[in-house]
Amino acid sequence: MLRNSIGKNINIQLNPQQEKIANHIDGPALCLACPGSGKTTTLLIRTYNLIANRGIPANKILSMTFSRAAAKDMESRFKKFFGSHIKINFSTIHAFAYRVLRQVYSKIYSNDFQLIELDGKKISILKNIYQHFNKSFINDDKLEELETSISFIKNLCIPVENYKDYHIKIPNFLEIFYAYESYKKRNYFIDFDDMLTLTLDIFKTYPKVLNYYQNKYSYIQIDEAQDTSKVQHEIIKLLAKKHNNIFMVCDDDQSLYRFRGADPSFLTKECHQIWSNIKIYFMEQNYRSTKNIVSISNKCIIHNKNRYPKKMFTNNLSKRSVKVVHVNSSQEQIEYVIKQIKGLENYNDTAILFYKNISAIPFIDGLNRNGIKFYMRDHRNSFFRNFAVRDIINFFKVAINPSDMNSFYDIYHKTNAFISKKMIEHALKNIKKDIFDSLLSYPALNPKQKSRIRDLKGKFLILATKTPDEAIHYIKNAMGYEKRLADYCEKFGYNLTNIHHILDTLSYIGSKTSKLYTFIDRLTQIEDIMHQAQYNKNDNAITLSTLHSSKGLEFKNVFLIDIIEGQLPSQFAIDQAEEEGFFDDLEEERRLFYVGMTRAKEYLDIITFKHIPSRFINEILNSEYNKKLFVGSKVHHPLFGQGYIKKITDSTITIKFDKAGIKQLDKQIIINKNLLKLC
Ligand SMILES: Nc1ncnc2c1ncn2[C@@H]1O[C@H](COP(=O)(O)OP(=O)(O)OP(=O)(O)O)[C@@H](O)[C@H]1O
Repeated sequence: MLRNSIGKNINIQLNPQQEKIANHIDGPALCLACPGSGKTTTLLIRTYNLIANRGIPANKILSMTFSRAAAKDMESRFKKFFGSHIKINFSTIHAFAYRVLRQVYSKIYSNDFQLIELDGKKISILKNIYQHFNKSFINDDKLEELETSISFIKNLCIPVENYKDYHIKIPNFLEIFYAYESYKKRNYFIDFDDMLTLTLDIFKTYPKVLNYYQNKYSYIQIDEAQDTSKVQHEIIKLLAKKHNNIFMVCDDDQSLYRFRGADPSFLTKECHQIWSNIKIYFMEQNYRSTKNIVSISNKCIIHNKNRYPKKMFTNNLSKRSVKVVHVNSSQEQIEYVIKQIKGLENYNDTAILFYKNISAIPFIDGLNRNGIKFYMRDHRNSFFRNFAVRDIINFFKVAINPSDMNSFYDIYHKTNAFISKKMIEHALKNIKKDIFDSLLSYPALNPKQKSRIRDLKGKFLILATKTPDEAIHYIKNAMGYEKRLADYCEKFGYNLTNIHHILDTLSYIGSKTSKLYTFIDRLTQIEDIMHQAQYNKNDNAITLSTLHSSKGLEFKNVFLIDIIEGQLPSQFAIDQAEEEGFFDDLEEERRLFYVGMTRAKEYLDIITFKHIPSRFINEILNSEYNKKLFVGSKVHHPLFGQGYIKKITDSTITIKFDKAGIKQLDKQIIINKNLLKLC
């Protein structure tokens, strides 16, 4: 029995299904599994079984997964279970493709390749190409969208001409795509996606190369197969074709990279056509979580239509119910989490998980102020590079030092003083006591312009006397920043809601500092603390992680934060679903929520805000709750007909009606007169 042969090394008693899977030796196999069902554990035991009990040389087994972190995790778990003496090849599919290219590219193309991702080369090339075709600057958000769209097309092996069918809305996308591809080709550059497309091309065009790799690896194993894209799947198919020994582990409910071209339907819907005689195994028993967590997670995922039906169960006991905590503000959210954490003995077994990196910022501040150590794998955060953060710092710097022309130069057009470029250029050449005197020395000023500059000077003087959060409020309202912001976002394609979120986060940090200069220092400190946090793993530290990066991990205590309508699900996913009838993004974000919930072993706290709870919370709560009105609820009004709730505040309910458009209704009247009926 396999159980006996591995019993000495690993303290796990496989269940009969797991044992069957670990004993699967030859021929194709697909394990459709639920979270916490021991996918990775079973795959590792199978690997050991192949080597130790079936005499397969370790170097003949190629085990691949999607992310570098998952590959590392597999390797370290294998070593922990079976020792370091067996040298086994765990890698990402990208790393495998890179090895192939390193070996054969120069022989085929008579030149060596370079990675365009190095030194920011890819970004600067894409920016230039975008600017060339669109005659406008590309901001960070749009650049990310462009990169993702290119990646999506290449990973799904779609003819680029069909890009519009995939909701890609980058202007002149086709021209940009061709220009970028041609630049790389001319200069022997490749990017991460090319690693895959080139490897696939080489395997298709050069049978000798393919044959070499087919002989090199007679057993191929894929963990997290739900995240493989079409191009990756094509590579795997060719590689495994000769020996037909492909073993894949997949949970389509944990597929989180649709936006990069991952599509588990290649496996769940087409596996029988692709692999003849494929053996399908199910793993539905969850070993990780309490009954309460398993039950509430099931309530979430059944709302996805596009999935392979599975029913996760557990024999674990029930413990504390999953807590859904409704708070009024960020401040309350942080206070709640910190209070719970302070009662814990060991921090290593606790995680705070969130969708977007920005959610981490107030927590970094709060945890640090409370002396709670934390670990962060994603230590890069675009928050600090965002223009709104830089703007607020520049406003503060000018208030602190009215001669700071460099800082003023970046914000002069974002005030309500209507200062022109000519006036600024004049001021730069005619430095007086302060910026405003320099501006006032411009000869062609009319009385109105003079008065506006004097007024601005007065406002900066007032700004200097304010506390940081008051100052941010003052900049937004009295100094005209809020108004300019809307135009700026419109012109440069930034999402205004995201920028408001950034300003709210800055106000929160501001409320914890007393002077403008201490606020600037604190921001720098927070960034430093965040960078340092990558070295705190297992050092009695809480884990702060995005939901994406939490995949594969497990913790005794999990706090899911900012589970708010508009954030998870994002406004983008909501609009796609409600306005365009396109539910893929909403389903992907529901999977993200599900992955977050299923990371918890014993205690799961889901935190939301009273006035904007996520629809996902509505879905998991019991039917009592479902009778209440939530953002996203479908409703019927006697006058306006069918619609759905877009927003709820203390006094109003905003509803988008199918026929009557958007209406803002009085909440008390609606509720007291029982006017809305849930559909
Ligand atoms: N037969 C078993 N008996 C006891 N514990 C088990 C068994 N199988 C797996 N486990 C435990 O269940 C937990 C989840 O296992 P593992 O991480 O392999 O699951 P997974 O399916 O890869 O999870 P996920 O996809 O959610 O990341 C681990 O703590 C593992 O030790």
